[in-house]
Amino acid sequence: MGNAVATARLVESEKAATLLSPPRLSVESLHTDTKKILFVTSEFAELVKVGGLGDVSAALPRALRAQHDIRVLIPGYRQVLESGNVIRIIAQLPGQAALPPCRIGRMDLDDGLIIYVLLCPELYERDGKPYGDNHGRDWDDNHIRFARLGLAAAEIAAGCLSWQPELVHANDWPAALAPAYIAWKRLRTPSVFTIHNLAYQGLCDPACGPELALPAEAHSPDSMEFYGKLSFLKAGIVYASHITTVSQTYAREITTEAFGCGLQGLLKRKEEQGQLSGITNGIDESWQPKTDPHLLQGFQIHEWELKRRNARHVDEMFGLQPCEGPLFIVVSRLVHQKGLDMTLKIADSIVAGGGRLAILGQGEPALEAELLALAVRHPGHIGVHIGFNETDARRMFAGSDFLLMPSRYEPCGLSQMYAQRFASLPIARRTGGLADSIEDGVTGFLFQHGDAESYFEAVQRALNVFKHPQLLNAMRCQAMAAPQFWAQSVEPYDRLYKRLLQEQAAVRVRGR
Ligand SMILES: Nc1ncnc2c1ncn2[C@@H]1O[C@H](COP(=O)(O)OP(=O)(O)O[C@H]2O[C@H](CO)[C@@H](O)[C@H](O)[C@H]2O)[C@@H](O)[C@H]1O
Repeated sequence: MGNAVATARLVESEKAATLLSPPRLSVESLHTDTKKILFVTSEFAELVKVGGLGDVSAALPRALRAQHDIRVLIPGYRQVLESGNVIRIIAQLPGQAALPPCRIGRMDLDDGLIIYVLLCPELYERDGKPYGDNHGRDWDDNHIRFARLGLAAAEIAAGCLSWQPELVHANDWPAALAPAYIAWKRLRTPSVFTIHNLAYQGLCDPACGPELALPAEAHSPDSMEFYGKLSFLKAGIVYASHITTVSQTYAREITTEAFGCGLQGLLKRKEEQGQLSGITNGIDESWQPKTDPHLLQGFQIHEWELKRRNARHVDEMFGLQPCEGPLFIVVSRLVHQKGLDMTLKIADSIVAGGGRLAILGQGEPALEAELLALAVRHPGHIGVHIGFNETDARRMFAGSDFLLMPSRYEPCGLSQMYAQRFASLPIARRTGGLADSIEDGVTGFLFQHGDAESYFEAVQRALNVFKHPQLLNAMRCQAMAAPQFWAQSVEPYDRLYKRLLQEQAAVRVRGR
């Protein structure tokens, strides 16, 4: 394995570092109520992205920078090190149990956002993806890799850098041990734990406990024990000061057996204690159909002929026969959650109804194979690309009439909002954030039941609307205006951070 550190332009000397990244005006000096927040994540869109967590991690801290001194902590995967940004080493952390010693590098992005990169070559510098190899197999040592991330966050909270956060915001199971290590170190730093997807839990064998330097209490059902395993996700829920998830409907759903993945009892208690809430994701400012540089043809509201040029491009990309019928798309991780099996069931009827279908995604090999076989059965009408490509995804949102998103559950969902913004109407299951972000018959189409009949009934309604251009265009106008940008949706996070910090200050005063 080559050492990517060389290409990362790591800088150890403070003097050189200052020359490379001149000191910036501190936000603190500009804003009196500014808090120091450490945002811990395993993805960051422009550096490394698997799905929606990457989008949120790149956009939410940037939106919050208007109010706070917020910095991001991310593992030093090869993709991060090879991003071409200068990384300046600012701290060394000792090893603990099987968690190796590591270094923390500071990376200043062009817009001034500060990223702390956790440098530990034996854990993170590999060919492959953040959670597994290029063949879809999870890394065997993920428990060590992400416990190391959580422990580093706690060490930063304890003051190992000259910058010490007042609050730690951890995301999903890979960062979920941050609140736990903070608690076990008896630190008072409050923490927020955001669940982007409850189904990914980060389970490991209890025998791994000593490797992760867990205290004995970790093995108790009141801590991270979960049906004979240790659950990183449960640790985040148990030890964080507050839990958020990414839509209000999903926040309610996860307290029920149908959506709670076995954690519904604990989550219900947290809800009753006022420690669980839903904050709907926004989208970032780059989602502008007129100016998006990825598009071959920008367009705005009412410029439907210009939008159609993007459709022609999608036809070409996917080898579809251009026709007057509607263009349906799927842009998705190909996993059980996303209900692709239902799309497979209704695809023949979409083609019979005069539609064509372009699918971009990657994920479970069996689903990939079934989709490729579907395309072979419908040459010129259905095209499938297996892979991940941001530019193609944006061009598909711009060119399509309808996005198919029959998710079994959906914590928030971003693709439906991106589609709306680019005047493509989502057809989605009434669940989670899809229910919150789509108004049925106004900004998209919703169906209630998780079966192909209910789904196809919504597709038929869409086909009917497509036959009435005035109605279609009216819906497009409503949809384009529907999604909230992050700047409009950060306020609940801001309020939550301040409330938790006030509560912690009050406890301190009482404790004196
Ligand atoms: N093959 C491909 N090529 C290019 N782009 C692709 C792609 N496959 C997916 N994408 C993109 O990846 C992102 C997917 O985000 P979603 O929020 O829709 O789902 P995801 O399940 O990954 O996120 C989880 O976290 C987010 C963030 O909180 C929640 O919204 C969501 O409900 C939850 O499941 C979108 O930006 C989409 O366009």
